[in-house]
Amino acid sequence: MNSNVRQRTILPKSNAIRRTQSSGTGGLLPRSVRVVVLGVAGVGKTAMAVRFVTKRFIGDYDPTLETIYRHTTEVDNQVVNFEIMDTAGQEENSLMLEDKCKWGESFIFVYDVTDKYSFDELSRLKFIASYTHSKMRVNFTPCWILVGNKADLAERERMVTPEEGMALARDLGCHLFREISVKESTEESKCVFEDLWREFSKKSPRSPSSSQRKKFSYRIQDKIPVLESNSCTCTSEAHRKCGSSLILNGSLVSNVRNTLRRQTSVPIMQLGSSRKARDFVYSDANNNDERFNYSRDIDRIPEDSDEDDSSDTNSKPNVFNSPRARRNALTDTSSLGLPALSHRPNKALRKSISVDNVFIPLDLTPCSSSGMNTPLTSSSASSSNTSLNAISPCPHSAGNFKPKRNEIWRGRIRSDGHSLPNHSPVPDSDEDMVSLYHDHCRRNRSRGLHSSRCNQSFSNSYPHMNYPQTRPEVEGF
Ligand SMILES: Nc1nc2c(ncn2[C@@H]2O[C@H](COP(=O)(O)OP(=O)(O)OP(=O)(O)O)[C@@H](O)[C@H]2O)c(=O)[nH]1
Repeated sequence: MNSNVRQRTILPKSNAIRRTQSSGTGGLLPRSVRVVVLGVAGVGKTAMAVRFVTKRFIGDYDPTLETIYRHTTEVDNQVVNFEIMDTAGQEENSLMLEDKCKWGESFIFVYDVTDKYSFDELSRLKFIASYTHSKMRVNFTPCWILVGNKADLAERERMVTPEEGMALARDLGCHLFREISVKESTEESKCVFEDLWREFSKKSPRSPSSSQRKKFSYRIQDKIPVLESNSCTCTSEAHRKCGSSLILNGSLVSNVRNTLRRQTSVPIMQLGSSRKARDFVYSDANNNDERFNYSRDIDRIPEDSDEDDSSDTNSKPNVFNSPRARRNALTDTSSLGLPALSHRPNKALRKSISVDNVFIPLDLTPCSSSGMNTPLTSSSASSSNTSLNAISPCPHSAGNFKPKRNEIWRGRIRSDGHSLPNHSPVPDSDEDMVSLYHDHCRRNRSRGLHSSRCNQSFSNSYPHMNYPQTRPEVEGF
C-alpha cells in the first residue's frame, strides 16, 4: 500500500496540472501564444515581426509569402513562446483568411498612418476574423490589437490621426491601440507583442491544449514555412529556474531544451519541418558576419524589375512602381548593416534578412505599464500608445456583431430593424459586390472547392449581403 502511494507520487504530472502550473506570472512552464498579424500590403507587418524577433529593421520591401516566426522571450518573468504568423497583404498570395484566423489566438491589425486605404480595410479584416472566431468552440478569449505604423512619416504625410485610430479600435472592439514606428524604435514593436501577451494571459489564464491547437493548424502547417529564431532573450533567473525544474521533473519540452541549448552553445538558425521550409537556404559560418543570414526565393518578382517592366502588360506586377513602395525602398539598408539584395542564377529575387544580432540579449526593461494608459496627444508625431480597457466597446461594434445564417438583410438593415455598423463590409455598388464575390471564389478555388460550394459559403460568410442573383462568371468555374 505504502509503496503504491510512493509510486504514485513520482508519476509525472498530468498535462492539465502542468498547464495550471504554467499559468500566471509565476508559472514554471513556458506558455505560448499564436499571433496573426493582419493588414494590407506594405503597412510593415513583416518589418514589425522581424523587428521583434531580431531587433533589425528591414528597409526594403518584398511582398510577403506567409511565414510563421517562432520566438521565445520573457515577459514579466514568464517565458513565452510567440508563434507569429506574418500574413501576405496581397490576398492572391494568401491562404484562406479564415484558416489563418482559426489558427490564431490573438490578432494584431496593422495600418499605415500615411495610407487611409490600409486603415479602412481593417474593418473588413476584423469582421472576418471576429466572425470566424465566433463560430469556433475554444477555451480562450482572443486578444485584438490595433497598430498604426510608420509614425515617423506622420509629421509630413499623415492621413490617419491618432484619434481616428483610437475610435476605430474602440469600434472594432480591440483591446489596445498603439501608434508606432517600426523603423525608429525596436522597443515599440517589442511593446506591441508584450502588451498583447499581457492582455491575452489576463483573459485566458490557460493556453489552449495542444489537441485543440492541432485541430486548427492542419491546413496551415503544410503550407506556411516556420522559422525558429533560436534567439534566447531570456536572461533572468526565472527562466533558468524554469528550464532546470523541467529537467528535474523529467518532462523536457523541446522548446525549453532548445532554449537552454541556446544559452550555452553556438546558436544556429533552425528551420521548421514544413515542406515549404526547404525553400529557405541557410548559409553558415563561412563569413562570420553573415552567419545568420537566410534567404528566401520570391518567385513572383522578376529579377530585373525596373521601370520598363511596367509597360509589359503580361509581366507580373512590379511592386516598386507604386510611389509608396518606392519611397519605402529608398531606406538605405547598408547603413543599417543589412545585406543588399542578391540574385540567384534562376532569376528569382531573393529576400535576405539579416538576423545576426539575434543573440544579443534584449534589454528586458519592461514597457512602462503607466505608458499604456497615457492619453493620446494629437501632436504625437513619433509614437504614442493607450489602453482601451477603460473605453467601453461600441455595442454595435464588429467585435460583437455576429450575422446569422438565416437572417434577412436589406442593404444595411436587418428585417428586425437592426442596422449594420458602418465599418462592416457592405459593398457600395454592384461592381464592389462582384469584386468581393470574385475574391471569395478565387480563394475558394485555391482550396479546390466547387462553384456550388463557393456560392453557399459566400452566403454563409456574408449573410447580410444581397449578392447578385445572377452571379458573375468566374474564370476557372
Ligand atoms: N518609414 C517607415 N517605413 C517602414 C516602417 N515599417 C515598415 N516600413 C517599410 O514599409 C515597407 C513595407 O514593409 P513590409 O514589412 O514588407 O510590409 P508588409 O505589410 O509585410 O507587406 P506585405 O508583405 O506585402 O504584406 C518596407 O519598405 C519597410 O521598410 C516604418 O515604421 N517607417
